[in-house]
Amino acid sequence: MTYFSDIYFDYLDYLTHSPYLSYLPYLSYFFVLILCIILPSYLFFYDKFIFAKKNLPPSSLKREIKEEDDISSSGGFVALLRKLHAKQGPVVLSKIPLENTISVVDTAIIKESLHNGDRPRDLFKFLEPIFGEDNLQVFDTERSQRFRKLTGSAFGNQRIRNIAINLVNRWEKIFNTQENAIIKMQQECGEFSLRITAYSISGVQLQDLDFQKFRKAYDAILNNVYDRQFGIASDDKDFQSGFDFYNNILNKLINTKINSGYQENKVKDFLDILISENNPDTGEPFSYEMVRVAIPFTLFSLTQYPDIQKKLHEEIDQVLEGRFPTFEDLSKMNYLTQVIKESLRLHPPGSFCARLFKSSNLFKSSSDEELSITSGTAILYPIPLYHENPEYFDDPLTFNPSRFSPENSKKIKPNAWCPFGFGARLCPADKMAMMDVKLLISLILQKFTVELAMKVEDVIKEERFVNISKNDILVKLIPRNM
Ligand code: HEM
Repeated sequence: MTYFSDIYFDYLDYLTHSPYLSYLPYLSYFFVLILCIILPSYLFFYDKFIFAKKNLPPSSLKREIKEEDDISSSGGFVALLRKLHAKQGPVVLSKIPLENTISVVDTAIIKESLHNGDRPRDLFKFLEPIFGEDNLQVFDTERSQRFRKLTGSAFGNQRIRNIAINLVNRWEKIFNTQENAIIKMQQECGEFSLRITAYSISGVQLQDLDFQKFRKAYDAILNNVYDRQFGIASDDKDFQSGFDFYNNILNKLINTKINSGYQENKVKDFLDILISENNPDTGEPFSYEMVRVAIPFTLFSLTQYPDIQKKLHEEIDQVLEGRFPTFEDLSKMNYLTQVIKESLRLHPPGSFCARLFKSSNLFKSSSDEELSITSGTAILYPIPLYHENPEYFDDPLTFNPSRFSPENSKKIKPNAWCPFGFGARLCPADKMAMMDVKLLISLILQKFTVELAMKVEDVIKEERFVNISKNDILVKLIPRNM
């Protein structure tokens, strides 16, 4: 019988007698050592301990971005992350959009991130053409905290009630006089949220604004720069004219404000603070997009669940007794709060939050594994994937407002519901935004029953800077005979 060792030693003998290759036996010993001992034990221990420690499935570390993982063909960046998380679990190593990025769907990691207020500057580069390099999005933790303290008072409940009442009165006239009238809800709510945002951040009413033109300019610039960052083809022919128009509006707001006289001791609004800080460019004028999206999707959900709409009608009628809502009334509408929270869960306007980790960290995941973060890592937290996760919400794709009833909401894991982000950079206007949405929805439902005026299949979400409905949301407002 021939043994491997015999062949091996014959081979060694041959090598040692070769005048040129006499050094090779030592090398060959070395190879044998690697092949037979070091490599198997390395693979064994690496799989068992090193990967487990990082909580990353081995395939994700080794994965290359393939063509089918392309953002455009997936239907957007979060759509691509959805695909990757489905394959790879709670942690996805992604080279996009930045080299050192991971995407995480795990509330334990959000908990570890609560105090971190740093955002990856490169991820928000697309905003630079509009807001300059030094904008609020990329302020570091310390600076953003200082800024938030200053602006905190500006995000109170402003006098937006009249803007909402005027809008609903206008719709009432339309539906009383025109048969087959239809409202493009996204477009109309865009106007509403632009007006209230401009008013609440600056106290200025934009009476003479050409809204259609503003929208076009807005879409051309923000979506364009966002799409380009994520490699989605975008037409930039309207970019410059849109940009000029947009800046014009912003300057008009600022000038109106300055001309109306800055008063040192009056309660300051957002723009007062920006102006007194001498840096008006750092604002967040696009935040209106969020409200614009939240209201139509809530109405859309109500058109699909008539029982829920009925229950809401009852609550609104009972609280309002026929008068227009005040902010005190709104705070009594608990079922409405549940409906809006559920709508923000299923249709969050924002796509993801992001934090930059400037130093190395070892985090504990929900499954008690360790996730090691090297300094300079950006973590993305894709909001819709938290909301769709069956570990956080039973039967996640069903619209069920009672998840947020006082007793059920105790069962929801902290931060699993995160439409306004979390921690140090939580949306500073979260309470005000909830009130704005409640105000308009309660005014609409006080007067109307809402019906969808398009095919459900045509309500298609599109990930742009915020998640909009591609074909708007067309609704019919049927006056309630009270
Ligand atoms: C339904 C409505 C809204 C939603 C869903 C929403 C959501 C968000 C989200 C997800 C963030 C990022 C949070 C994070 O990184 O953790 C954010 C930040 C912010 N939002 Fe909102 N928002 C809404 C309305 C508004 C409104 C009406 C305003 C102002 C008038 C506003 C002002 C801001 C500002 C200034 C920031 C940046 C805060 C910072 O970077 O420190 N938001 N919002």
